[in-house]
Amino acid sequence: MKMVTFGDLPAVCITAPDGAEATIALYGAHLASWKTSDGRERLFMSERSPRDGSAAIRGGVPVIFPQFSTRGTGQRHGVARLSHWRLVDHGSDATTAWAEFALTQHDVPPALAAGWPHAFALTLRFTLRPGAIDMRFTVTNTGDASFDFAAALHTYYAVDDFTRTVLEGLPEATPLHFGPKLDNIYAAPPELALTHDGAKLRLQQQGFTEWVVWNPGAEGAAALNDMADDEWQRFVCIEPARVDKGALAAGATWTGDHSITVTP
Ligand SMILES: O=P(O)(O)OC[C@H]1O[C@H](O)[C@H](O)[C@@H](O)[C@@H]1O
Repeated sequence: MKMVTFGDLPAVCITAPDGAEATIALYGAHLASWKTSDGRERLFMSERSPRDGSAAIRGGVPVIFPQFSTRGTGQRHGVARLSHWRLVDHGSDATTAWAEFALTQHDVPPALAAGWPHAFALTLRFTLRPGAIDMRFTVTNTGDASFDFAAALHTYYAVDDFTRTVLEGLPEATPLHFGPKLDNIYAAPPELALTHDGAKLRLQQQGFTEWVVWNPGAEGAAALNDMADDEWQRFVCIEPARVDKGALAAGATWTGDHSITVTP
């Protein structure tokens, strides 16, 4: 593990024995880069993304909690991606390397915490395995009353040309070819296959309830000041999500797993 920077933000870089590398900014516990052992970057990062903690990072894997998008009266996509997490564990063994991050309500900027006044503990653990990355997201209710939350790992995949990108495994739309603007929510089959630019990835999830598939299209991207006008063609977002808020009892823990595996 080495400490690096992502723009102005402190970040953690872990390297697996096979040479694969992941860079995670403490701001948002945000996976900013995942390079497999062949040196190929697998995640998209906008060239205009904020990198100073003034706003959410655009690209990589934003962590969504406790609200999805505008589905509620709270902060859009929640407070986790706007808070500075703590590194609580890291290490490596013969084949893997990992880093784990934590966030509680005390780490959330007071103005944001006021909008969702509950006691919680989040962890997010990234594990690099040969040809794969695992993300384990846990939410624990550390208060004495139940609360409702939504969650997602809003993964931006880098593609050379999204019109040549195909997603297989969705119940209602198989295979899904990317074209104009897309913002769909699918009941989650546990596994999807993403094919682009000669690469095939297996996307798996457990504990979440949906896959959200998003690309803003040309007009949507033009309205985003943290994305260059042509960048919308170079990514697809495929997000394991718990879109609607569900209850978590006092003392209980929820776990959501997300794995991305390069397949031959
Ligand atoms: O611009 P953001 O707050 O990062 O949200 C980006 C996108 O996230 C999700 O994919 C939602 O389904 C979209 O409706 C939203 O536009």
